[in-house]
Amino acid sequence: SEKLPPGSLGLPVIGQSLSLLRAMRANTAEEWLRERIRKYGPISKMSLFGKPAVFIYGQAANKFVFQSDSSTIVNQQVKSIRAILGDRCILELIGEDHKRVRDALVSFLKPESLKEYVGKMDEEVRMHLEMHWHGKQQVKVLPLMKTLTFNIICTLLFGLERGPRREILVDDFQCMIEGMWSIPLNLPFTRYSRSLKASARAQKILQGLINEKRLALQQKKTASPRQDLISCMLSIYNDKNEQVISDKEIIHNVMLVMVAGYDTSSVLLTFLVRLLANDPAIYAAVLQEQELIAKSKANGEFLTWEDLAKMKYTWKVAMETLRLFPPIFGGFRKAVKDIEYDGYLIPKDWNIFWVTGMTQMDDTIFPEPSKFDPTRFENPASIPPYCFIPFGGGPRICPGYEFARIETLVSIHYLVTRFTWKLLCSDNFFCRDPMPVPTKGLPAQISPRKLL
Ligand code: HEM
Repeated sequence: SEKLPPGSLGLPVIGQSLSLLRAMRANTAEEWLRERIRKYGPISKMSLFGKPAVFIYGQAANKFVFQSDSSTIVNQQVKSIRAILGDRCILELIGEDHKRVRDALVSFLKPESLKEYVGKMDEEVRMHLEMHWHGKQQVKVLPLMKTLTFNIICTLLFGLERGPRREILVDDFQCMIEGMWSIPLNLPFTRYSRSLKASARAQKILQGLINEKRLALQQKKTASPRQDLISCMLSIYNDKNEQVISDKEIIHNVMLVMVAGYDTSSVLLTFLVRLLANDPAIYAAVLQEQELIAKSKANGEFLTWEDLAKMKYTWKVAMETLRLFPPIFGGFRKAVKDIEYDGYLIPKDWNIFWVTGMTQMDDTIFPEPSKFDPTRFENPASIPPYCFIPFGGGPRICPGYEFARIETLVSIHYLVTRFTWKLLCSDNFFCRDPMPVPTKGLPAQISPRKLL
């Protein structure tokens, strides 16, 4: 115990969870962690969400988290996430199981496959703007971006038609997300218990959807097994003609993909809208790039993969937004054996806690870290490895990167070329819950605009 990192485990079950969650809601969580670093040094122990954890940070720590193999540490989420998303979701899987499920997800999410879906994404974005932006004078950006990314995922990944099932699912997913970072006390009226109930309802709907898709595939009523992620996973068979991804795995991973893909991208889009309203020079440069592309298109013509390749400046702006406001605050791994790290012992079964913003806001890595400067991404090789980590790193790096890139670029294209906006909030505050949420969901006054 002498070699355990400094720090205290706090009260049983609760530990430092409430204190961290409070800091996240006040948007002072990075400061909360820096205070710990000042007090205990770069490695310290605490107890979060019912389990002892060791907090580590810095480039070497990130490399250790993202590159260690499963004989040292494994990806294991805190109890609340595991209970809500299910034990067969990719975040819980290791070794061959992780590879099998990841390969199935990547077979759909890889750029070569997604290229075909740019037009479909374009259609969804335009439909969204037609329904929720055109004819309006005021909008609340965050809830609308959530509606947009939810619908994109439902259409493209799940092949789930608009209607009552989507409506039920959107509420259930939101409720699930709210309980993911919570103290796992399954008592009536706790966030955790509400999330568990929402997860059970969502799983039932998803099983129904899988059954429908399996039938459609058997009756050859599906245009292509690659038409959506669920049909794609149902169509993977091994040499013995057995389904490679079980129904339970499909359900748990569909829930994970929804949670991983819907809130993250909507946060990125919301912060981009906020930035473009606050920074006229960056707005002008993004608009110039997007107008040039818009003018090259015939009326109603969809954007293409080649158009997205021309949106280089816009994507740098998005990367800088992810550096300053990473949607994912951090995550957990579990030590599978006693580990000696930096002179300290991380005991077997303890969690390891990593945080995205710590290196992204380190002034030795990103000079003047609070300054918004997309030119930092002009030469990606100049950014040291494992320091810019909004999508994680190593074998578990986010497989939805390309999907997020396409939906962000397509959405920003139509937003800047078709609207102008002015923010209606009096401050630039946001809380973390656990995703960043700007004050009042970022209300904005909008006006239609024509191509110049
Ligand atoms: C701006 C958008 C996004 C951000 C910032 C983001 C961030 C991340 C991060 C940080 C991780 C790694 C977590 C860890 O190592 O513990 C991750 C994993 C993952 N993300 Fe994303 N993500 C985004 C969009 C998406 C989208 C759109 C999808 C799906 C369509 C997706 C699917 C996944 C999956 C399946 C994993 C787990 C990978 C594995 O464990 O092998 N993400 N994401």
